[in-house]
Amino acid sequence: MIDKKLVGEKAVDFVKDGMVVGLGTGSTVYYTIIKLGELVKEGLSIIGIPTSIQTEELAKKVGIPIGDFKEIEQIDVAIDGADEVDSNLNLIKGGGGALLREKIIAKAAKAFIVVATPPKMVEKLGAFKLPVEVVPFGTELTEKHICELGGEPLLRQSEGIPFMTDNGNYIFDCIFLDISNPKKLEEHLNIIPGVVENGLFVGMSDTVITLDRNKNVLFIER
Ligand SMILES: O=C[C@H](O)[C@H](O)[C@H](O)COP(=O)(O)O
Repeated sequence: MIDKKLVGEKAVDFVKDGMVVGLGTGSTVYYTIIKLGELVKEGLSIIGIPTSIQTEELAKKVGIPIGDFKEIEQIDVAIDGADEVDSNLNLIKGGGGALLREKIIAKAAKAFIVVATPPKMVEKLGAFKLPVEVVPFGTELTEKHICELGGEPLLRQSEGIPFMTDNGNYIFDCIFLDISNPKKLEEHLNIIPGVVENGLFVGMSDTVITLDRNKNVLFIER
């Protein structure tokens, strides 16, 4: 809790007056959004671009103005959490099911800042099950193709029914024993018909904010 607050709040250092800010989803970036809300009340002028309905509701609640894609020219910075960060700053994301919108926003942003507590920092990706967003049609067929890539997919459930993303899709949480080439796996998954997006974010992060052993904030640059 305290660790998430420390790294989450530090990310506001990357936000300057007048910026369009991609707002990630999850319990770490939550603290970034709360802090940004406080700064907005003190006069900071920003436009937020949320990556989920949950984040949009939070941002509105704390007073961050929400932008419309038609009205903005660019996203200056996107700030988001991660489920795993490897030594090359590649990520697994999507534990909260927001991976598709998160990847769209991160890709569009001039800078992508990741807030991650020390347990998320790993040598190699894969201990966390890789979320893969799929259309609800023909999931049994899509599942077979994921298995052919070496994955063990499990359809995410919520209260006894398939979990549905903000985009009306399902999620397979996939065990992959070997993610030695995340870029290749990301590409192979995304060419399966039925797969909308997967939670591998390869070569996208510019800076990861985490903590060292003494709980000092650490900035790791690409
Ligand atoms: O879909 C959810 C996102 O990818 C989150 O950024 C990720 O799951 C990390 O969330 P948290 O900060 O709550 O661990």
